[in-house]
Amino acid sequence: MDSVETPARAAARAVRVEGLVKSYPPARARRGTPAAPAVRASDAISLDVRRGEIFGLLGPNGAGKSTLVRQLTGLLRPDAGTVEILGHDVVRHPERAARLLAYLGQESSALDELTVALAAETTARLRGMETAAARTARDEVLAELGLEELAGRPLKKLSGGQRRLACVASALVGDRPLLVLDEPTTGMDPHARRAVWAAVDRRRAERGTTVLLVTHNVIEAETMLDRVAVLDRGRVIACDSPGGLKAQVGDEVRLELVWRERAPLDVPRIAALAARAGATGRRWTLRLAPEEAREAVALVTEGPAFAALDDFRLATPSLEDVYVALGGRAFGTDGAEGLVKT
Ligand SMILES: Nc1ncnc2c1ncn2[C@@H]1O[C@H](COP(=O)(O)OP(=O)(O)OP(=O)(O)O)[C@@H](O)[C@H]1O
Repeated sequence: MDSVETPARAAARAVRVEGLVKSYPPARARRGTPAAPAVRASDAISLDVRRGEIFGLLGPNGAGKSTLVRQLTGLLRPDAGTVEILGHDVVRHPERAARLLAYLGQESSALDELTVALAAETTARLRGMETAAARTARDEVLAELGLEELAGRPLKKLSGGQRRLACVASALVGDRPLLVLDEPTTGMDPHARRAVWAAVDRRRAERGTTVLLVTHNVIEAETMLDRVAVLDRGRVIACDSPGGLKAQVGDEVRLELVWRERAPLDVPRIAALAARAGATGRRWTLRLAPEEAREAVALVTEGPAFAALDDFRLATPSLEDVYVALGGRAFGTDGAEGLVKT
């Protein structure tokens, strides 16, 4: 990372994280449960989020994504390191975070007793809006997310996806310059998900809102994110645009084969391919060099292999392939720091 700090660089930045460390203490053994060792959930994390950027945090379960965002929001105190939000030191002044950002965590229990409309209105009021303005903001966001019909229902009586959507509505009112959204679309149907992404994108386009997004959904991430940091075991193992990350996995292509009943393993070259395939039921996924992919396509589109084939698809690498490739490397001993680019 280039360490030369200039006023222009500082002004262009929404979030600065430098050398962030957070460990959870070991848990003592209780009867019937073994002791748990200490966990270093943030292990010297450094990253920048630029103003107006949609920045993603991607990583497997337990990678440290929520721990990181909770430190950014002032809810969790780091053991060491710097967190600046729009120029404010939120390690020293955690109370300032609430004025700078809207945070949608994984739990929503704080709003559960309220109706959808009151949750949005109350949040807008807590963020400093006058009553009339808060009501206008409430109505706008409920219309934007298609929540009008549910406006009078308490959150605790909604389905999981509906409740999540209502929580997104509350996160979006009150015009915070930074949105920190931890898995916002969990449990939502495609229609609701689209509404959320459109609303997020609109705020960025119209108001220059910066968005920090925790997600597992790499397909969604790929279309939404300007840059993404991949976390693993508390460390940033890669940080780049989706395109830049994809370029790092080289020119491999993905070949997906779906067999009618079972793969014709009696064909020796198919049996050889099986050794390189990830298999899920009747579906095989292969990552191959372009020349190998051409040969494999020729092989499966002739003779007995073709007779056994139901469908096939050839695709350039997706962010999901990158994720798998990086994850594989991250479990080795060498880490993947060489991939970090800011
Ligand atoms: N309150 C806690 N006490 C002890 N350990 C914790 C606590 N919260 C999280 N951890 C541990 O810290 C690590 C990081 O957890 P974290 O919740 O930040 O991961 P995550 O990337 O958000 O995971 P997920 O995708 O499952 O939400 C994990 O090993 C987890 O078990």
